[in-house]
Amino acid sequence: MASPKPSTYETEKLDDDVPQPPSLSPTSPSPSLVLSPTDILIASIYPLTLIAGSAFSVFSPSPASTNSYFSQKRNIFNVFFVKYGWLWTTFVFLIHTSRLRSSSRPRALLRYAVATLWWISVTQWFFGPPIMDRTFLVTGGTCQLINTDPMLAKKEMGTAQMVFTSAACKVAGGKWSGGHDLSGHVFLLTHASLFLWSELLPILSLSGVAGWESVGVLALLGLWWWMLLMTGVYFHTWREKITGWIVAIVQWVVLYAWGLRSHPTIRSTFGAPGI
Ligand SMILES: CCCCCCCCCCCCCCCC(=O)SCCNC(=O)CCNC(=O)[C@H](O)C(C)(C)COP(=O)(O)OP(=O)(O)OC[C@H]1O[C@@H](n2cnc3c(N)ncnc32)[C@H](O)[C@@H]1OP(=O)(O)O
Repeated sequence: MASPKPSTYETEKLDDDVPQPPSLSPTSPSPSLVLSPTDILIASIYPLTLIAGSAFSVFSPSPASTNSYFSQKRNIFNVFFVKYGWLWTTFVFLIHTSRLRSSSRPRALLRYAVATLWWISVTQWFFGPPIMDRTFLVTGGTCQLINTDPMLAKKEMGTAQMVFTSAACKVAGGKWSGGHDLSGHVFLLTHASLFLWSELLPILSLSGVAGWESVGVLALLGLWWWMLLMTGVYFHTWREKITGWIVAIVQWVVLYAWGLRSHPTIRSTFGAPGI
């Protein structure tokens, strides 16, 4: 019996015969990457956005970084949203999860935990400095003291020499320079977006934009896309954007594009996104 479509605003629990999207068919384990046209579409949004932003900053007639609100680091969208980007991603994901069948929620949270652990590893902590700071340090980066007061500089020099993270360097009043500073914004905005799309698309394909839970996720995806475009226009070198994007797609490729499609053990452990 075909399962009923969830009504627009009720969080009906569908029964177990909800059809899995064809790409998740349980009987075709294969070692290769299994990319559906939808995968290719969502995955290409973000590099194309960065290319468009970078092209605009190179070819635009007006000096881009002078008069736009979004070229300011202190703009509210950056300070209040992106700088707390994983919190907002967590928030809309938990709202999305609330409408899933109770049997689907634990594995949805497990997939979220994996995505969170990748975000933590890259930007917050990885057995010490996070991956993005480790990359910076191994490519010759240091925390440069910019203070000229000899007494204060001497005191901070000791601090600065012990400073191995960009956050601590900022607190110590130093300048984080000299290494390859992969874009944390490109990483977070792309990683969070691919995670949210992967969790939401199976539901959109089954029942459309049903419910305000989907609207919340789509609204955040829209903001993330716009802020990524602004990062592409106003911030970072193209190398920093590329490496930020490469690090951002790792978890999506390993879990969603490969593991859940091609590895039965991974799929049985983490489940398939959907109702
Ligand atoms: C069975 C069930 C199990 C269940 C298991 C459950 C779960 C088990 C797991 C545990 C669960 C934990 C629960 C987590 C719940 C939270 O998430 S709580 C913690 C929330 N924290 C966050 O969300 C923090 C997110 N922020 C970040 O990660 C970092 O700030 C970011 C976003 C990566 C940014 O790093 P960054 O170095 O500033 O970025 P970067 O691109 O290098 O920027 C360079 C400069 O350009 C500026 N810039 C770049 N782009 C832009 C732009 N577009 N506009 C303006 N300025 C820009 C930046 O602002 C920056 O300037 P400064 O601000 O440094 O002066």
